[in-house]
Amino acid sequence: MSGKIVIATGNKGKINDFKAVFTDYEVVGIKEMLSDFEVEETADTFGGNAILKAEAASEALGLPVISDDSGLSVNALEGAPGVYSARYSGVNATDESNNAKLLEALEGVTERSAHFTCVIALSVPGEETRTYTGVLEGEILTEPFGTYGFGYDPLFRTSEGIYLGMINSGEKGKISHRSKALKELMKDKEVFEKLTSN
Ligand SMILES: O=c1[nH]c(=O)c2ncn([C@@H]3O[C@H](COP(=O)(O)OP(=O)(O)OP(=O)(O)O)[C@@H](O)[C@H]3O)c2[nH]1
Ligand SMILES: [Mg+2]
Repeated sequence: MSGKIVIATGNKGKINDFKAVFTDYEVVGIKEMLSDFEVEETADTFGGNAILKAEAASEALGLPVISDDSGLSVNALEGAPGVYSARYSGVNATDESNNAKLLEALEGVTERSAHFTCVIALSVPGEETRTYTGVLEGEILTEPFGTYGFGYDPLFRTSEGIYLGMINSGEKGKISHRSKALKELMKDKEVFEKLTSN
């Protein structure tokens, strides 16, 4: 292990995805350090919410932190659920209730193209926050396939024909919106070193 990466997320599925990409680092979710960490996601863009989460965490800890704001945009639904992906079926939404609502919204719809977006924000105390974006194109299936992943993964097939519910986090880490954003972050070598120097 060479350094620790702190991620301002409470989503265990995201943490698994990060671990699959950052195999050489110790990946730590913010709740392990601040058990009551909570940020209201009041922005209307992925980038805006990612910045809110990263800055709140790095301020609280006095350390460099990354965050992830992500979601699914369906063309036939004019980009919904988008930034509301986690809360699509209401305040007490679960992955299951969100998937059920999505299938219902697309009942009888044949044009099912969609994409995932992931914006990673990196906040270093005293510096301007930077963001990195990754997108994964595909379509929404008419029924769930597989049990891997989290969120809408079982309902998503990529444009290359890969079912996200049927691949493990290592395989997902080669192709996902999240890993694309992380690759952009790693290209920013100077700031990436600050993140991993804990
Ligand atoms: O099938 C999926 N595969 C993915 O790879 C993926 N990435 C995001 N999502 C969906 O979008 C929401 C993010 O919302 P979100 O960024 O606010 O995160 P969250 O509230 O779950 O955790 P936090 O990071 O805010 O603590 C998530 O809950 C999921 O519904 C995904 N679904
Ligand atoms: Mg959230």
